Amino acid sequence: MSLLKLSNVHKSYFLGKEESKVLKGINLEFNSGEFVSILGESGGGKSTLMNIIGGLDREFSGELLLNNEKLDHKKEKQLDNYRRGTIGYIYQSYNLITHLTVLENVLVSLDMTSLSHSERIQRAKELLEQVGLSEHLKKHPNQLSGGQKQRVAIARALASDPEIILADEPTGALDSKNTQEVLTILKKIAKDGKLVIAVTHSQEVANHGTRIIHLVDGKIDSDVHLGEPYAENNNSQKIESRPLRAGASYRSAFKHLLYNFKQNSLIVIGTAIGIFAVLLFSGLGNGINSYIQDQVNSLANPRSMTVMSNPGGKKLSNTQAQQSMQEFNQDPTKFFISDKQLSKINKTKGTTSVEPGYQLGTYSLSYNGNNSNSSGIQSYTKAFADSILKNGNWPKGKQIAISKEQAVALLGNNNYRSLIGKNVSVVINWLSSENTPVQVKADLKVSGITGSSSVGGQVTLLNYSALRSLLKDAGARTEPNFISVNAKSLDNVNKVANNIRNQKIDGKNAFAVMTVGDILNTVNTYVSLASTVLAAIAGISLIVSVLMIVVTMYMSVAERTKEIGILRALGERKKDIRRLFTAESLMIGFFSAIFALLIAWIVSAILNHAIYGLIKFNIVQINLSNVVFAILVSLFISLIAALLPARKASRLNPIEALSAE
Ligand SMILES: Nc1ncnc2c1ncn2[C@@H]1O[C@H](COP(=O)(O)OP(=O)(O)OP(=O)(O)O)[C@@H](O)[C@H]1O
Repeated sequence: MSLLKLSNVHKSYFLGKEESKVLKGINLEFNSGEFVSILGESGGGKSTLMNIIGGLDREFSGELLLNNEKLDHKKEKQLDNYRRGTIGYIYQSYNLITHLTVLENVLVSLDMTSLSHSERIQRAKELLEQVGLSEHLKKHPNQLSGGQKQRVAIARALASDPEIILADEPTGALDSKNTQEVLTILKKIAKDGKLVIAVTHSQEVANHGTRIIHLVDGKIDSDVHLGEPYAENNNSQKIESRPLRAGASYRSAFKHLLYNFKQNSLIVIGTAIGIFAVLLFSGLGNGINSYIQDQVNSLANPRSMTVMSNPGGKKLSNTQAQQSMQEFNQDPTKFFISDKQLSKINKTKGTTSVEPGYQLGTYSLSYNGNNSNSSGIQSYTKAFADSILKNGNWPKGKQIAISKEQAVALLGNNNYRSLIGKNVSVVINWLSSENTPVQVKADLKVSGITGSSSVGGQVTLLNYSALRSLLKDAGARTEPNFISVNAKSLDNVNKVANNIRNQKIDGKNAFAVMTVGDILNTVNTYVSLASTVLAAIAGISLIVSVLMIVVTMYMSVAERTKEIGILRALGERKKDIRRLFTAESLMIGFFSAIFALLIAWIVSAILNHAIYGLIKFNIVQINLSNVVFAILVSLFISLIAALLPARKASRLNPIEALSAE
């Protein structure tokens, strides 16, 4: 039984509709241990025949039988296996991969065997030693002579221990000394029991073999056996082939990335700029949001909520409740809280305190002949954060806490603190029981001075019951006009607020509720919107990044066309080629993300340092989810960018790819 049999092989090339028949019915049988030379005139179809035998060409008619089993050239997987495990190719132009070292070139083939990592390295070294190249393992092909390159190619062809070695003019580019050496090696390969088929123009080369086949006009003209085939070597254990390991694709992609370091660094920087901008704007959004939260929480207890009367009777959203505050300023008479309303709120579950409060009209303070007018005097409730009180205490009994601005107006910038403990005269404009204007006058002791906040403005506060009795004495209305409710915990603020919003008196929603969170939400929604818009604008630059990677990958495919042909000839599948380019693109994406994170980290540190002095807050806050998002986005865009180029690479015809310059 022959190792390889060709039966009635026909092959034509078509230029348009014009058929040119190159192989016209080839019938040949080959056995292990043969060293066959194929001679023939130029253009006679020798390379075409080799490509068919090598499993690279699938467009022919006729049959190829390996150990009597038909190779179905329609089945891609079967041909991939055949090239990987059965065929070793040696070319006239060596076809080494330029960006890999001598050792790595041999390992490419070994990566498709079941040997372990250390066994693969050991075998590559042994093979290179056998061809006399142990000194040159770390060199790149362009650092070798022609003879040395051909010996690397021979070592690579032998690496996966194939049964058939195809050599297309293996000595065509070599001087006579190197020719002799290569022929000796090929002969030795045949002596080891392998089938060596060499295409040559040289009768001298042909004379070294055991058999000479003449191809003339697409047919076998003569087939001469010079001697017996060498004995089959049954001792050696066959190395098993397997599909390329994914890790090998990633390693190879990484090596190529490093090989083109300068060009790829620029692409990485370009891509990173877009991702950096997205990161920075998201971080700025986070920072501004938490700055506002911090400011609001320093002014008001986040567990507190303000409950107001709801004259409209419809359930109000947070924004509508805030709008009704404006109505309150125009006509406070609609907003008095009845005893019925107060007792309903008192019964609400999940609260720690329910305090009625006053929010009154304009007022004036005077001390020692100095006056200060303002608006919005209030009763103190637990909603006020202690941080608002800058000096002294909250008001108790007939006391008042006034804002720093007013204290300064009354006593000057240097002395204003000494107002604490002194009596000031207060005149508050409010409504009488008939809703006509009335003035409430009192002398009150200053208990403390409140600070102002960028969010909260100025506050002047009185104790609720003291204010109530002042109003009563002056014949003014004494009903409270808001209720301050504290929830038991931050978690149930919204639950309590909703509960109150839903409470009805006479079938109507009786209350409007504003929580600190609601106010924050409104502000944060705008900040988030703004930062998302900015990040999205920055995201547009990612489109440029995608295009940049696409162009790079197309260039990489064009540059590596020959390599793709070599890899396919070595037995890599379309899928492996696709993975090679996708891996390279993913690495560009990954390094871009890392680089973007690095610059974002540096820039945010600089910005935070510069702005901290002003606002005592880190205004750029890049969090873990931003980091994860940035990495995922870069991987995603690099994956998208790789799709078309990788597809193109995997679909290249291996024969055409091999003939690329
Ligand atoms: N892709 C192709 N499309 C059209 N014609 C082709 C193609 N490849 C080869 N041919 C033609 O087929 C014929 C055989 O080519 P092939 O390369 O097999 O010859 P060869 O015997 O190897 O020649 P040489 O010894 O010069 O390398 C030539 O006439 C060539 O022009």
